[in-house]
Amino acid sequence: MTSRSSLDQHEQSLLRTYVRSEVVVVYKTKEAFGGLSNMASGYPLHINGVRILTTEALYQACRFPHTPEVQRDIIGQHSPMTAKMKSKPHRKTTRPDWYEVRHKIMRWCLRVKLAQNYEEFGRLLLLTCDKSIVEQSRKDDFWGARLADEAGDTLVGQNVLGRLLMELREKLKEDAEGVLKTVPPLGIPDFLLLNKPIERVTANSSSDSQRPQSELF
Ligand SMILES: Nc1nc(O)c(N)c(N[C@@H]2O[C@H](COP(=O)(O)O)[C@@H](O)[C@H]2O)n1
Repeated sequence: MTSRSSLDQHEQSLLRTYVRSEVVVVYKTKEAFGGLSNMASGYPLHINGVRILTTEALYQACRFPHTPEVQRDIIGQHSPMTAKMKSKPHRKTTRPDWYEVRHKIMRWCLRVKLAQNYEEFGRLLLLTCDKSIVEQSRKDDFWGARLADEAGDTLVGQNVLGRLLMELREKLKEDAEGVLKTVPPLGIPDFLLLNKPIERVTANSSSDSQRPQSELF
């Protein structure tokens, strides 16, 4: 059995250290690079014809393929933070393999955000040039990184979200053909939205999705 301290050591070894003044910091959505946050509005998504306002709502909904009523509640929220909060009381019904698949799901969510907001989100990603992108967080050093001390210029965390954004940016730099305007469904079991398998996403998936959500459920 793996001991607690060896698990802690493993987690520690995954931490990265960034100099805040040298990286692109994603912190508040109103700041220059706030559009890179999953909490940013203005990057609508359409999955199976259902409009979803933010990648945060999409990501949180993906926890609950077996409880469509919870998905509906999450994606029905106007505020991304409320969408996240709506997921909290249901965490015990999160898909059982969540910790194995969540980074793949996040990568897919970011691909969808780009495919369906190619000009605007793509422009913002490319504006980061070759810099490290780091989501600053007060609590979460898995998706983001935390200030090592309140006065300091050091961020420490796994920064998985920032690294996925950098990975996507590098793909985008090579995307002369616009391949990233299409996103295949993830090859994981039970990849469902509102009881239906999630289909291929395209840049104009939105064109057939102007019907009210109530007609689509
Ligand atoms: N609570 C909170 N406030 C923010 O302003 C944030 N940017 C985040 N981080 C985002 O939360 C998502 C991960 O959620 P789980 O904790 O895994 O349920 C992810 O989108 C982070 O970027 N959280």
